[in-house]
Amino acid sequence: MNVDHELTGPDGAPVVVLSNSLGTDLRLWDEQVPALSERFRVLRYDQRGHGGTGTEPGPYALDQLGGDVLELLDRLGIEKAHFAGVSLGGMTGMWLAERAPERIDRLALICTSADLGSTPWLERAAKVRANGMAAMVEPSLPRWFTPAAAERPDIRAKFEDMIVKADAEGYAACCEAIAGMDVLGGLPGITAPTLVIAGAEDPATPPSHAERIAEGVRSARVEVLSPAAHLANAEQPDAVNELLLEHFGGAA
Ligand SMILES: O=C(O)CC1=CCC(=O)O1
Repeated sequence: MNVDHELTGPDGAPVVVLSNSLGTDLRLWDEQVPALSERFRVLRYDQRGHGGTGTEPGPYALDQLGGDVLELLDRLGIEKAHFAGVSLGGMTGMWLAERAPERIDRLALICTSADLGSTPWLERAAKVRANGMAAMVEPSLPRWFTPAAAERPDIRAKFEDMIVKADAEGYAACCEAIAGMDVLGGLPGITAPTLVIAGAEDPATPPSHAERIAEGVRSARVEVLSPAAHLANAEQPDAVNELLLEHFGGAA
């Protein structure tokens, strides 16, 4: 898979990988890159089927989403990196920290879950294959942002554009990866120091899902931000940047 990506920040600095959620792309991290790239080499990329990364017919599994990251790290000659992921990106991060612990230094899991069930995701996959991405705009924005943020024209325009630019088959196949994910049992095996961030108003992965991850991962700590829904890093960029810099060791 030819994974679309962007590298920012000083050559030779520790690397932070940023992984996007379902229906978004690497622009999800626009508010993090300036702050993180002062101290880190920031590698943000598009999950398969999203942004500029191509699509293979689904279903996908986390093995493929995690495998894409390992292949990208190999291609770029990066042995080990910090990793932050939002939602599907966080699921990818848990898979990597469980299956390739030697490649992941510190882990940040934002608005994610280790178990979201399967039926709703298989239904969503069928719906998007039938109706296309434009039909995903109106249901997605109220999950992603609290009402005040969802009304901001800049937020609306940018995230609507990400949704419609995602590939319907790629999005559906990623829904199937969520339906089939199997990371819950492996959480006790994660040794990377782990920060779990939740949005207090997140209807998709509420704070109880962050607590469940923290019960499994020995070294985890949870921070709950408010007001913030599912895309807490876009709604509360300053708070998330401060937490990430502190966690990855780049705080001033
Ligand atoms: O339903 C949504 O759009 C929220 C979500 C679940 C997994 C993910 O990456 O985003």
